[in-house]
Amino acid sequence: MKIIADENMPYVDALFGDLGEIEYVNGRNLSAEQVSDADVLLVRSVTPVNAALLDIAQKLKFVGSATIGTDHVAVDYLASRGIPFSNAPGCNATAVGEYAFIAMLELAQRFGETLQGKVVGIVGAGNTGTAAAKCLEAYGLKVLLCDPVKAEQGDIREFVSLDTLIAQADIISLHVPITKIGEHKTWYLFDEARLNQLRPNTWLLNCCRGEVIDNRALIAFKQQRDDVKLVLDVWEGEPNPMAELVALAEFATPHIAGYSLEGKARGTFMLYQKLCEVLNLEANKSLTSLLPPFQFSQVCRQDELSEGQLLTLSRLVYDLRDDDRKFRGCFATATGFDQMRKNHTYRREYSAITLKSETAVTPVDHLMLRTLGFN
Ligand SMILES: NC(=O)C1=CN([C@@H]2O[C@H](COP(=O)(O)OP(=O)(O)OC[C@H]3O[C@@H](n4cnc5c(N)ncnc54)[C@H](O)[C@@H]3O)[C@@H](O)[C@H]2O)C=CC1
Ligand SMILES: O=C(O)C(=O)[C@H](O)COP(=O)(O)O
Repeated sequence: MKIIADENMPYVDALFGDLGEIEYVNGRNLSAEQVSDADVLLVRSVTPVNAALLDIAQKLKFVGSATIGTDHVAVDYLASRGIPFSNAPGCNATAVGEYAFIAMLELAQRFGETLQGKVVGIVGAGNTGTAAAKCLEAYGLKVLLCDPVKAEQGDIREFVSLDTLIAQADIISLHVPITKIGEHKTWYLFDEARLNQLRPNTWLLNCCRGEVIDNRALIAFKQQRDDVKLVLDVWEGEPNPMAELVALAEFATPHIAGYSLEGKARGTFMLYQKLCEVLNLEANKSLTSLLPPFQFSQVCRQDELSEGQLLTLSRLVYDLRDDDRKFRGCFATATGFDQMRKNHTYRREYSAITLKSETAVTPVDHLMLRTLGFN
């Protein structure tokens, strides 16, 4: 069996090695010729999977995308050919939620503020939005959720309209899929008019898809509104973000909000499980055995935890400043954006750290850290 896999997908050898011969490819430039004799195709978000890529791949038995988003995949086309497809819903939700929370802690420290007392609006209350809300609520912040789709589906959580969210939130974090049609389409959800609604001093974070914000409008807006602070992980026109916008963001990264080792491993593992199901094989590998030990696997403190100390702890699993610095140094070169993504292999999730219970922090902090995801 021939398995074609994106070279940026970790743990493919460990999980798929027994199932067939693996060939690694650059997902962004994948050609129809390269997949013509594939039995299995494993992609990430940068590969458009459509008729042009797959019409001549007549042996294909399975396509998997180790991502949450499916906007790069023509799922109707795959269904019309009877090719089983799976993405990996929720695989990197914790990573995105923690990225957003840690970015907010970083902003607070940079501007000499505290997150305590701030109201955070989450747009899109699915896997990643809920993961972000979990961190924020664990830290005691008030969270407003806007998700008209979930509201219509009968989700029992309390939702507000986008106008209310913008009017009340100090911080807004975007967690929607990119959709171009329908009543709730998200393409340019934040256009010039919507941006002009932002309250003074709003912090706006985008770690879903670049085109949810009109990037040109955002540049023009931000040039007039320095009070608004931006954290941008995703960009219109990836892998070539607009340089003016990078310069205007407080923290800028190359679409890696979901790039924890745990999130990446989960994504590949979910595809492994799905392929085994399709091939009617027993999935006998385990996810936990894939992850390397973490250098700071235990922490103990006895005092009350300040916000600055929480940020210091958070930086053990993810120091956003490093990625921001690297990104600014490389994004403008032809391959800088993708190279940084390819080499991004070091970030962990809070769960990689175990709290030493016998010397625990105060009970309140212990509960907060546990709810944040610490072990
Ligand atoms: N930066 C990164 O590395 C990553 C980015 N993503 C992106 O984030 C997106 C969201 O991921 P998940 O939360 O896991 O997806 P999800 O499907 O679990 O949740 C998305 C939510 O957005 C809601 N929604 C749709 N249209 C909306 C609108 N107009 N207003 C408000 N809510 C709306 C949906 O009802 C759904 O609940 C993915 O589709 C993907 O594009 C996902 C993972 C990593
Ligand atoms: O899961 C998604 O959706 C994402 O946006 C991915 O985390 C992006 O990573 P790649 O698939 O492009 O490596």
